[in-house]
Amino acid sequence: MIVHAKNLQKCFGSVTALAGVSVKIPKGLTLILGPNGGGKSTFMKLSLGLYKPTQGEIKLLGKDPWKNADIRKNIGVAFDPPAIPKLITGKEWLSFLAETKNLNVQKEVLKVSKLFDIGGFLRRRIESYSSGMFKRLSLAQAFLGEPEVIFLDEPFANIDFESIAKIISIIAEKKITGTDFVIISHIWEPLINMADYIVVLSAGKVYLEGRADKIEEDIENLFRLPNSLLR
Ligand SMILES: Nc1ncnc2c1ncn2[C@@H]1O[C@H](COP(=O)(O)OP(=O)(O)OP(=O)(O)O)[C@@H](O)[C@H]1O
Repeated sequence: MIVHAKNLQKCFGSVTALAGVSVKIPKGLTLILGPNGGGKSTFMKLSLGLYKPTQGEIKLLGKDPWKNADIRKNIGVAFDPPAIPKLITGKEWLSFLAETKNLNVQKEVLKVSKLFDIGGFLRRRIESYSSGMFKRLSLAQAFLGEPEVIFLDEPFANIDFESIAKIISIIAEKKITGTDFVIISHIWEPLINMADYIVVLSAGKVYLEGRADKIEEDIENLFRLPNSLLR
């Protein structure tokens, strides 16, 4: 089990972001879908131990992530919007993260920069990056050190079609070699065939969840763009 939440609640002042979520995210690739403000990013941050639940329980790889920050060493994360300082270079940022994870810095930074084809601008200050370059750097950080589980929040935001195809193939390749993924994405179609499990969060509750092969049709009915918008 990657994440196990029991009656998970999270409030920010008077705003209830999660209103009692119970869900078991199995190994494999899980998609988290749902409307804006549904609680997806909050759920991801609770899973990673970056927020403390207001009530209820959450476990990441069997441990309370709030009390066991160490488990994050085995986890890769890309936030959306990317949470990255802008006045340093991409190389400095990736090297810093690799150091905090006790990795072989040079080797691992080179590996992810090749994987995401970002070597050409890694020595530039991040503030000079286009939004697509910035996003690719943030995705690269999640793959540093080949973590056991990778969480991606909106991996295709600000990404052109060619790079979307490349990112999908990277995810597919890593999935085959045993990496587990938890992916939040409004652009879900390209990932649906790779998904093992799907959770739909809406208004802070689980609206629908299940094995992808069982609920794929429901997902298509829920989220496919209406024909009137495509004309
Ligand atoms: N740090 C915060 N402080 C206050 N309110 C927050 C905070 N983070 C999230 N919220 C609120 O919690 C609710 C859920 O937000 P969240 O970002 O988890 O939704 P989401 O499903 O990821 O949305 P989107 O698809 O728009 O990214 C929203 O009403 C949001 O305004």
